[in-house]
Amino acid sequence: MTAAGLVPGRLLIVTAVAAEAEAVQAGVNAGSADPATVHVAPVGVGPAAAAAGTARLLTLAEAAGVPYRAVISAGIAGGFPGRADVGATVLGARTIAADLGAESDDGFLPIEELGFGTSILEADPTLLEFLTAALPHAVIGDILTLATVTGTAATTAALQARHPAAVAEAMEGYGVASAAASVPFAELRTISNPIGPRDRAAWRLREAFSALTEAAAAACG
Ligand SMILES: O=C(O)c1cccc(C(=O)CC[C@H]2O[C@@H](n3cnc4c(=O)[nH]cnc43)[C@H](O)[C@@H]2O)c1
Repeated sequence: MTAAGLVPGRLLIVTAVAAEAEAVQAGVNAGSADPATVHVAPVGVGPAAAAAGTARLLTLAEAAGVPYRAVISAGIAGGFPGRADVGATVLGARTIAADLGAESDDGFLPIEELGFGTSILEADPTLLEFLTAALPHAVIGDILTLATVTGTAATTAALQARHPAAVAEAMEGYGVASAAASVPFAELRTISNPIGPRDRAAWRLREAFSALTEAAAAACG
């Protein structure tokens, strides 16, 4: 059984940038699933581009009479130190919009407390169960979505305190999940850098892209 075979019909895997899409596509091609049942597409960096791009692809497919049956937000991510190391693969039990809310003298208020909906979107249980079985070494936990890459120790500590089950942060998951509200959704990431004080030289892109290819091959094999 493959992720594409789990859900009859086509599987959509969206990434932020072309390099991530190429890494995922290489894994799909190496897996035993029919590559025609999996569509990999880069839709842009950040939650807004991710939501708009995913919604467009879902709508076009539905209008053409070939709707996608599931959507995976995939790509590289920052890992919380001690929770997900560089090179690790992570699966999101929940995708959380960690900066969607308001600041106050009492701290950050998520949109739940403002009465505007939810900042927490759960992965589809069946899709998550399948991916967990296909990727037995993956770290499972919450994945935060932020429009701004965390770059200080103070923000890292605040996010860790507010989200004790968070293992990673990226910039698109919540946007993809919002667009895929009526379709099974999951988030799959590989860790390129530790979350913390900004050190671009410490990003291990090659390692993360290679882990992404391996994860895609396992999910589609
Ligand atoms: O060099 C930079 O400062 C920089 C800023 C924003 C994006 C990038 C990318 O390389 C975009 C790729 C993609 O990577 C995800 N990502 C990776 N690490 C993190 C992180 O620590 N925090 C948040 N997102 C991260 C993200 O989903 C980007 O779309 C480079």
